Amino acid sequence: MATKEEEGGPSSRVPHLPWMRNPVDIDSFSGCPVAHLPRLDPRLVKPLQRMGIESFFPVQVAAWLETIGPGAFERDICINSPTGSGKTLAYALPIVQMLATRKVRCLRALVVLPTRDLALQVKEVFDAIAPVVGLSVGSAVGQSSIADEVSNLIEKSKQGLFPSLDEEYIQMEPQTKVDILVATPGRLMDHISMTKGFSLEHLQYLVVDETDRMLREAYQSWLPTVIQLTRSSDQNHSWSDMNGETLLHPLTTIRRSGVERGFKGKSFPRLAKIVLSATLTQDPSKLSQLELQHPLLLNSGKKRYRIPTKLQSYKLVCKSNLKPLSLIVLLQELRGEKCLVFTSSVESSHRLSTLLEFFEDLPFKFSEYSRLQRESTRRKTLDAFKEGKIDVLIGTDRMARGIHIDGLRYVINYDMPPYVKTYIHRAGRTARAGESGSCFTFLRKHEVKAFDKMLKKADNSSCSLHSLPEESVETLRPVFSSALKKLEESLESEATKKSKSGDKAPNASKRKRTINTCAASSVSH
Ligand SMILES: Nc1ncnc2c1ncn2[C@@H]1O[C@H](COP(=O)(O)OP(=O)(O)OP(=O)(O)O)[C@@H](O)[C@H]1O
Repeated sequence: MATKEEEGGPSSRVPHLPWMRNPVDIDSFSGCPVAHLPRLDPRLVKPLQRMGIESFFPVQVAAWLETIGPGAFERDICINSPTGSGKTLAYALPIVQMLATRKVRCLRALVVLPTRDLALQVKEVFDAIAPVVGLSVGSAVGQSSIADEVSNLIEKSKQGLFPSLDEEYIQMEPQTKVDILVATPGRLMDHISMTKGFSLEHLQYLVVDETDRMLREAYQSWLPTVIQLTRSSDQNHSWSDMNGETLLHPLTTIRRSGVERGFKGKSFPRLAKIVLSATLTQDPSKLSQLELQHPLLLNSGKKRYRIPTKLQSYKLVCKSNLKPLSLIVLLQELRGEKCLVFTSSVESSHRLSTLLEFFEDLPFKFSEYSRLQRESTRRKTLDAFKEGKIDVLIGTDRMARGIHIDGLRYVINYDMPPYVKTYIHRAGRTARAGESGSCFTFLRKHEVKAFDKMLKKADNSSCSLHSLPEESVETLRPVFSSALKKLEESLESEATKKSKSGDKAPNASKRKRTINTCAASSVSH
């Protein structure tokens, strides 16, 4: 069941946490030309230019001032800034600049994201700027086998090469090949518990991107584990999860105290944290998991959520039985421009894309994008979409978080998003980096009131009505009846094939049931 927090409901209007009530207003900053950013390492200018960055966005300037600038990263930083406002570079640039003077290579910065696609996208940003200052970036996302990942992250043991080296020296050797690691929680936990030489003991920076999503799911307790491993040993004490099970048992890395780590006489560098989202949680119990030190909130807009300035929102009211036809007419209007279509479930995406296949000569190329597909298929589909070989991608909220697709101008909510947060992330795939874009939402008549009320929770959320020419919808009707029949047959045959091949995948029986019962009718819901 949705919490008030997810709904962005009334209880969350005034933040409970005092430090959230007086944020730094990101909107009070202006953009800053790259050449004018104070203290920017000159080596970083060229790679930034190669990335097409001439001027920094407000969120990047605000974060810079709190890290490299006068703020000197004395406080942990929480960023709540709209989709596409440039949050990735807002943390990547200060981290790279701060690590640029490091003498010895060891894992000092860890960025954790909920999905592989997002992690790889963020790694690309680090890859573009880190090597010029001699930093190496790695990923732990499960894209390759664990053995390949280990060999990219960890130096082979020196012991084999130099058998005479004593044990203590070998243990002192920095073993990692990377300074910055971009990871998904599952693979991170694999390396923490199994990879010899993988250590968080020198970690100085922890970034939790898409924080609200990362805190909503436990992901194998990755966060308490990382927090525990990055405490000094004097802070360490016996630690267990809610069931009293010890979580430290298989872990090999224990952070040593400042003295042991060579910071004798000085306090050793604290683990500085940056957490961020376009819909940052205000829930104290969730945020407390991060153990933030004297946190500072950088916030955009007056309300809790903000929709990008150049995003136009439209609603289309239509009867549910005409929804597929109205979608086709809308896509025809968009004339083959890149477009993401969001449905409420993988089943719904599958039915819709299967149905569209039975309409001949559609003037756009479309494809399904679903977690039920193989990872390799999904990657290929996304690449084809990015390259413009596919015009329309039909999928679920899996596509909604963080993914950036150049030139994407249109988003369609085929099914109404359940929460304002969902709307923000879906719609936020367009109108990014100051570009314009449009988001269309199909609604049934009885949904309009709730939708309007939901959008009011965000700044800049005016939404106009968009109508489609009735004749265009009517001309498609004859094809629709036969397409529905073919859809039913196709889904039946899929279900039979799956049951014959003994589909043991999780949810297989539920999927089959849904396909059987919903074949024709629910395409239009
Ligand atoms: N200063 C800049 N000038 C021009 N383009 C930029 C700048 N900073 C970032 N961008 C581009 O803006 C796009 C969006 O950036 P980014 O993915 O970091 O947004 P975001 O705020 O993290 O969005 P989301 O909340 O959806 O994850 C990217 O393509 C990025 O290359």
